[in-house]
Order: sequence, then structure tokens, then C-alpha cells
Amino acid sequence: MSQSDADLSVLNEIYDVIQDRKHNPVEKSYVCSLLNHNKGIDKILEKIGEESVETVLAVKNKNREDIVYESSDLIFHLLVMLAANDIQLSEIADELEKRRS
Ligand SMILES: N=c1c2ncn([C@@H]3O[C@H](COP(=O)(O)OP(=O)(O)OP(=O)(O)O)[C@@H](O)[C@H]3O)c2ncn1[C@@H]1O[C@H](COP(=O)(O)O)[C@@H](O)[C@H]1O
Repeated sequence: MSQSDADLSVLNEIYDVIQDRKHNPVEKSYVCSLLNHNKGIDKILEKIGEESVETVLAVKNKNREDIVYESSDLIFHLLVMLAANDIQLSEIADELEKRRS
């Protein structure tokens, strides 16, 4: 198991970048290509489907490195989907917090 100082606050930081891309589009941005795709939200949903399947396969194959890699892809695309729907990460935190009791 790897040890590092990284923690999930990186999710907030990436979410902020995604929101910034939404309001201030830049060229050659993958996030902008998803947010402004001609297929609309369907492109983002397609990626979530793809990354979900890749995560499932990584788990089935018991490949630890792939599980981490594909889960990261999936979580990233979920963040883009949430931002596209104007859903803040604090709303997810609130929902999860409610379930703790
Ligand atoms: N965390 C990510 C991140 N994770 C994955 N990806 C991209 O998600 C895509 C994953 O899709 P695939 O694995 O299917 O790769 P692909 O074959 O290139 O994609 P398709 O052709 O199948 O659509 C790749 O293009 C990755 O580069 C990401 N792109 C961006 N970020 C973050 O978002 C920030 C802003 O990115 P830009 O908007 O590109 O500047 C970056 O600084 C990062 O922090």
C-alpha cells in the first residue's frame, strides 16, 4: 500500500478548476471539451458509463494499480457531471453526513 500526504481535499480543488472552466472557457481544455460538447450532457454520461465499466473490470481482474487509476477517472468525470448540473460538493457532503446516524 502506498503512503503519501495527498488527501481528498484534492477533490475540492479539482472541482473548483472545473467550475472555473465552466465560467472561463480555455482552449485545449479537456473539461471544456466535455462541458461544451455537441452531444451535451450525454458526452459526460457516456464517459461515466465507460469509466464505470473500466473500474468494474479492474476490480474483476484484481489489478490494484488499475483500480486506483480507473476509480480516479470515474470520480473525476463524476465531478464534471456534478458541476455541469450546478451541484456543489457540499451538497454531497451534507447527504453523506445525514446518513452517518
Ligand atoms: N483529473 C483530471 C483528469 N482525469 C482524467 N482526465 C482526462 O480524461 C480522459 C479519460 O478518458 P479516456 O481514458 O477514455 O481517454 P481518451 O481516450 O483520451 O478519451 P476518449 O477519446 O475516449 O473520449 C483523458 O483525456 C484524461 O486526460 C482528466 N482531465 C483533467 N483532470 C483535471 O482537470 C483539470 C483541468 O483539465 P483541463 O480542462 O484539461 O485543463 C486538470 O488540471 C486536472 O486536475
